[in-house]
Amino acid sequence: MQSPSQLSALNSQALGVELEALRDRLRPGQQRLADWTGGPLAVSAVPGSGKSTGMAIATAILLGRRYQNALRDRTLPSRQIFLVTFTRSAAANLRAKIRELLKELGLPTTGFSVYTLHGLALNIASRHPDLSELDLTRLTLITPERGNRLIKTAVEQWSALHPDLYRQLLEGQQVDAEETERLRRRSVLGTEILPNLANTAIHEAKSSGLSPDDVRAIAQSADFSPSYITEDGLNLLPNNIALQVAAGLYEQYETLLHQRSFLDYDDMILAALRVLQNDEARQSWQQQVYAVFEDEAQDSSPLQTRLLELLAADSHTGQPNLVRVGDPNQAINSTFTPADPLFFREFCAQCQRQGRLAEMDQAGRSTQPIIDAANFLVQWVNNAPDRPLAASPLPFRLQAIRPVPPGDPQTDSNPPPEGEGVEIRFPPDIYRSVDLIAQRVAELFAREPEARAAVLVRENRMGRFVATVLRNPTEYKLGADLGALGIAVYEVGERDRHSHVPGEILTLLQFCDRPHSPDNLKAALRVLADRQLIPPQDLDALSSQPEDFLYPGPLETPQPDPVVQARRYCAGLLRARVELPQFQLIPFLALTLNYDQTELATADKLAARIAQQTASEPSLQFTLEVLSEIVQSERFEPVETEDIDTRYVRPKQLTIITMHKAKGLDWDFVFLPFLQQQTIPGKAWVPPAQQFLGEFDLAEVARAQIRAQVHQSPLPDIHTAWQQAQQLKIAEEYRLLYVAMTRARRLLWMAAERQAPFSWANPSNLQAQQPTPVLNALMQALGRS
Ligand SMILES: Nc1ncnc2c1ncn2[C@@H]1O[C@H](COP(=O)(O)OP(=O)(O)OP(=O)(O)O)[C@@H](O)[C@H]1O
Repeated sequence: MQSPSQLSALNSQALGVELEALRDRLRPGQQRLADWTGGPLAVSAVPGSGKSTGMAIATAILLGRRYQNALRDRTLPSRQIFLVTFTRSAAANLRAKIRELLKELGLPTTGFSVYTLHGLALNIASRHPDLSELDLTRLTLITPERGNRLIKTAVEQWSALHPDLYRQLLEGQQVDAEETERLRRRSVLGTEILPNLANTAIHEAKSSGLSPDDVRAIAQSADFSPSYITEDGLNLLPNNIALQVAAGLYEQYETLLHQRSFLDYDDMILAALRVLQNDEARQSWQQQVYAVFEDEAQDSSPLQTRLLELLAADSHTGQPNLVRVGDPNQAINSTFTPADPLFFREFCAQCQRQGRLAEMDQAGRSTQPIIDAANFLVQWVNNAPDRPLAASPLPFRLQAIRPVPPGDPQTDSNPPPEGEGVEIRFPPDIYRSVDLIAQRVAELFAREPEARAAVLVRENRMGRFVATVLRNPTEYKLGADLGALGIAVYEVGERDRHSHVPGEILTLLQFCDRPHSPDNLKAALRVLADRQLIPPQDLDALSSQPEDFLYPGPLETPQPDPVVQARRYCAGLLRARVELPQFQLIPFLALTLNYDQTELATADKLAARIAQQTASEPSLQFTLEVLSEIVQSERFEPVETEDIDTRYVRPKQLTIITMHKAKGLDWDFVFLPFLQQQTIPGKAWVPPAQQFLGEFDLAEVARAQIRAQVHQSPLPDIHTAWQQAQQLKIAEEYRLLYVAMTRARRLLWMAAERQAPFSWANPSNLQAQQPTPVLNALMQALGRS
């Protein structure tokens, strides 16, 4: 903090008046934050209730009060408020807000630090390299690309080291598979099942503080039935197979990580925890901390929470000075990260018992009909009669959103609705649905050019479809041409896709270099299928015997049409490799991949850079080396700045964005097309190529079993674990819909098309589909039929 002379310039009384005025600007739940004086506090907040705003104002008030005390006591407070949030952009926003408030109060902009969780961990770990064993001059943070390669190597090494377990997996449920089938299974195991298992189980275990030995101990301790063959000749795998394999893969992964001097994100947290286990270091950190405020607390893993609890613990009482703010109903990361909303809910329940739970349930964002629809969703999903596992936790915390009272400081709070506020449509198909959106958007912007609007979709491929149709109004016979009306169509996924260009080109070049490698062939086919250039099909069947696929003999059964299409593409690539000069290869691949204008520009830039770097030795081999280096050195995450967020909410722009990315943002008009039952809640299914193991996904089984251990519940057998995984997915899909619905301020437009694609890899292949069941229920509740 600052010097006593600076302090004396402040007038304590005047400051007190200003702080009171600032407190009056807060809603009741936010005031509980500002009134915090010590100990744990849980704040369970609804969407739009002002979590970040509340946290910023509360921090400024707390700092202000400490200055008042400092003026009175003539002692300078040295401890800081640590604020921890999830993303770098959220941290930047929060820091800016607090600084601005402190300046308004005439206070120095110090006394607090804003971190992301990993930033904080890195800070702690790197200040004590001896304790954390984190030597940043030697270690590098692993990139996703390198991580994938490491997992692949771990899988290969594990398969060679554990022939018995590998054989057991290969045999699956049916021991006597033919040679072709065994080859196909090898391909699926090596490229899908085991890498998925490794990725999921390692992350889940590591962020729960479990080592490979711990995972092995869980596998061995369980009273699990061994593998046996049924009377029908079915081989039933032992219930601990997923954990046994996961423990081995995890061990291999850790060895490789250390050998190559890499560290992953979990290592940073573990390193910081090692520091805080040392009494002296821990006390020294604790003495710097006045309080820890955590935002988005529903997204923290157990290890991250442990770090914050230790840091926030009062060195005398051991009580954590920890304020955790979150919305359990907006937990949308639990199916692909170890974050588990249950932990935060448990924290809320614990705090409630001690009278230390604040509810921020008033929100000014949306118009009343939208609030009603969101509240209806929460009630309906929790009471849905078809929850397969009645004992599993409820998907939502029963917390209703309430509008703010009159006189709330937010300007334009709970605005009047546009039309009825909630519009529900059942268009005949997805093309007609986009047409309806185009017409409604044109009409809305004609009246209100300054408004903000967005289409929120479940996956990027849907967003791409919407953008393509909107940008070609004549071809798709749309009733409105947004471009001609000066309305920008901004597809967010498009920007992210450009970072895929080097990776895709590398994959195709690796195939050109060694086309007979099943892995290279499969990876190239996956790129072609993802870009919808070849029909979706069983890629393992094609890639397990590359020669048969690439050069079918005249006496063999003719290949089916989708296979022929895939083969033609591959043959074209191989011909290009022989016939084209080296420098034309990348532009050719870019055209083959049907890149759009911006992607082509990225590919051209890439080609120019590679040509320059390989000028002395223009061979394919050297090109591959240079390109691999470019791909591997990519940044882990693009640095998201405030600027990016504001690009998503520009006036007179229709933003097309995934529901996940839309979290934290809002628009006046929000369109949610493609609400089919198949997607929301959807059904976790096992791809046919993986069914030789049984009707379950090995990675999800391992995750559910590790979760059970962490929550100290009985370990589920394979089938119960798989059911639990499905339950988790259903709950999360509905929470995602809740996040999407609560982004809307004045109009929430939802549609379930009667004809929609079975797979968005091929949007033109329409079939009859059911709407998500909650939509029908909502129609009834609204008295519309
Ligand atoms: N006390 C307040 N006074 C004035 N405006 C407020 C107040 N609290 C919140 N707001 C306004 O409400 C809106 C929502 O706030 P914020 O983005 O902090 O909500 P949130 O709870 O983080 O939302 P979500 O969880 O849905 O992302 C913002 O525009 C913010 O300025």
